[in-house]
Amino acid sequence: MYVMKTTGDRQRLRAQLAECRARGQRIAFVPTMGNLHDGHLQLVRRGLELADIVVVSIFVNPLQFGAGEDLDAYPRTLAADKEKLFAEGVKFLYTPDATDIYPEGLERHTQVLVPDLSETLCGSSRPGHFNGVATIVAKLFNIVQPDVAIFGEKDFQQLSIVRKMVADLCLPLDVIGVPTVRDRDGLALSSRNGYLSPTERRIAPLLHETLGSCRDAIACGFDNFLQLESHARMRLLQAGFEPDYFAIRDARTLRQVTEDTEEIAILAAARLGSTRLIDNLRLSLNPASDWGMLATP
Ligand SMILES: Nc1ncnc2c1ncn2[C@@H]1O[C@H](COP(=O)(O)OP(=O)(O)OP(=O)(O)O)[C@@H](O)[C@H]1O
Ligand SMILES: CC(C)(CO)[C@@H](O)C(=O)[O-]
Ligand code: BAL
Repeated sequence: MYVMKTTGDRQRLRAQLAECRARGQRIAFVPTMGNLHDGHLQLVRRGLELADIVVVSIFVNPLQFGAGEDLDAYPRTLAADKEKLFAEGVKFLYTPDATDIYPEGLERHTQVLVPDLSETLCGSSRPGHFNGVATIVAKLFNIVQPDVAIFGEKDFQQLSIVRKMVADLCLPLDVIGVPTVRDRDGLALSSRNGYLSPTERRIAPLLHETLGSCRDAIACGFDNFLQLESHARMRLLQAGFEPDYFAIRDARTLRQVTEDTEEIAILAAARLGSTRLIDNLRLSLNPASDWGMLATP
């Protein structure tokens, strides 16, 4: 019978993965913070298409949480997560704790900093967040040494930062993005959706709807982006959100759109009660026309 090997011991994990590598098996890696939903499982399924074995990590990384954020409240559901991963055919689950990863504490640990991309959007609302993400992702990459790592496009800025870090540091792996998995009403699946009250849950899909209206307007040729952004923020405010940002950006640089932009990303983060939701949509610009219509989910 197949067993999913679960360990928090990195030496042990490395030894087991070395055996797989020696057998010529290709390794895909899916880093997570647990409380798994179908979005995470979609990353696992993509990993199984691209490699022989999938390694998942579950670690709620304290270094990427700011003071007063939800580190303590973050849902930890290891038993249910293990069942879901086993059912998908995951072979290895890595579950370190904070002392395994940061034995001398957070302050004394080396950090990885991806400039520019880390400072905008969620980086402005959550200072230091992406240094924490880049540091843990780099460390997990070194522990697992995967051939391919899979990330969700829901966290589009995070995916861009990981790609940049991998390119800049010449890390020997491919980074693959998976389209956002949504509920039937459009709300992007997220562990934090569990914080929403029933009333907030009814309002929450408006974030995706507002991104969609903005994308439709751009696809129809409306190019006053400042007006679109401010209209979207107003719509969210009126519905009870507190927007951190609603921004139309170049999908490659996450800076303002220019005439060289090939793909637009529309990104938003907004609080609904105590829950911070993020989402984004993209639009490829078809060079044959002024504004193309190639939308992503
Ligand atoms: N709805 C989704 N569709 C596709 N990928 C997703 C989705 N939600 C999360 N992911 C991806 O899963 C990986 C792990 O994310 P994480 O464990 O933080 O889950 P989360 O649901 O995004 O939680 P959070 O509420 O903290 O944002 C990331 O690469 C993230 O982009
Ligand atoms: C990539 C990650 C697992 C690093 O802690 C986290 O930021 C997440 O779950 O998106
Ligand atoms: N998926 C994003 C992780 C975080 O918000 O810390």
